[in-house]
Amino acid sequence: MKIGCPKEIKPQEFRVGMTPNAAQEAVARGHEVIIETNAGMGSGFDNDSYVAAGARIVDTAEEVFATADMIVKVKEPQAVERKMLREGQLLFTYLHLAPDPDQTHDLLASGCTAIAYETVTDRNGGLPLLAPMSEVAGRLAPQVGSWTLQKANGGRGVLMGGVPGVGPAKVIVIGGGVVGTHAAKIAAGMGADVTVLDRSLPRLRYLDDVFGGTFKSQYSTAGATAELIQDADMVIGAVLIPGAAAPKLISRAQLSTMKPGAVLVDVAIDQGGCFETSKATTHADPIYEVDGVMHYCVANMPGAVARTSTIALGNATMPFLLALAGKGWKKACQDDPHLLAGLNVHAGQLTYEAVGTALGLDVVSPEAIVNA
Ligand SMILES: NC(=O)C1=CN([C@@H]2O[C@H](COP(=O)(O)OP(=O)(O)OC[C@H]3O[C@@H](n4cnc5c(N)ncnc54)[C@H](O)[C@@H]3O)[C@@H](O)[C@H]2O)C=CC1
Ligand SMILES: CC(=O)C(=O)O
Ligand SMILES: [Mg+2]
Repeated sequence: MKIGCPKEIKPQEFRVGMTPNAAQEAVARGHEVIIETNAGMGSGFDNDSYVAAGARIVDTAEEVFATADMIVKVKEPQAVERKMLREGQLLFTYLHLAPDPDQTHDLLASGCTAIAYETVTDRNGGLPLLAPMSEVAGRLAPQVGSWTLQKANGGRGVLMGGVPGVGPAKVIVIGGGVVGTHAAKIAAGMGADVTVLDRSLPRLRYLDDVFGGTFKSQYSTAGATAELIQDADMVIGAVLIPGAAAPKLISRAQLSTMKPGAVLVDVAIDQGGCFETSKATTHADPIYEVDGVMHYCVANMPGAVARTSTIALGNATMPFLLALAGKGWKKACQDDPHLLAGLNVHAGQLTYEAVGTALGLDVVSPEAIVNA
């Protein structure tokens, strides 16, 4: 198969879809790998490292899209990239379609087959291609949140760990999955007083067993959230209903109950955000204020630590990428229901239920498509 990897073009996105190691594994299995020039530079991989792996460097994204049977990326295709997708072409990347009708429409119109990293599953009920970036974004959240808390950035001027004689910052993490657990660990490590909310009791039991002495856990209800945010210096939004638009858990009216200069970090922004006042921002201009409360809502947080993120993502995507290239998408999805769970779009049809629900579009079952 011809596997193509363009340079990411989302603002300040320095990750790349394939590492030289992934390219080498694909080439060793007889595939042709085509990399856009300088695609890996932001992650510290120069053209020579791809050439040494057996890949071919081309000058433009147009050449990559025109040549490849499968496009491997990191971020959802931008409008100009969507125009280059064609019928029968396979796209393997993050999509986050539920909050993005324009992208959904363009992917359907292109006739391509699109497998979304964020809805591929594993046998433990996890999301193995979301998890590495959730680990990164979770660990970054208290770091960017504490920067936002600084007075010069609009925050309350509270130090995470406090100092002897002055108490620590109060951090609320809503959602105790991968992002939430990593965020809570780091915030607690910085010395903050941390409470994690989740609505899954098994998850709360796990968190209490493993981290009981490090941070507190509480069952997530509207009432508990309303009470806790009044006293919070920082609230980290880390909920997910896979594939679906994020539920709104803090309303605009509730901002007036919070402390002036408190910080909301909405990691769930890539699924539309879990605070009513969240709107996606970029690394170039990451924060804004609403009713005295600071918001950080960058939808591609891991791009800030591109080298770590590219390698972590590549470790997770590589086996799936090799299966898709080796067997073709249909056989690979027939053989692996967890990969099939990633199928969001095929030949003008939407194949992911939660996206159809969010956007009011008809959905065809992925099983019907692979078994046709
Ligand atoms: N902004 C960015 O750069 C990045 C964003 N993300 C996003 O972060 C979000 C979280 O991802 P993961 O932690 O991997 O998901 P996960 O599935 O591991 O965890 C989500 C947790 O939210 C909980 N939850 C659902 N509804 C809830 C509610 N109403 N109250 C409290 N908890 C609730 C679930 O029980 C689950 O434990 C996703 O939207 C993901 O796409 C992930 C990586 C990077
Ligand atoms: C998960 C995701 O969208 C990201 O890493 O940018
Ligand atoms: Mg994202």
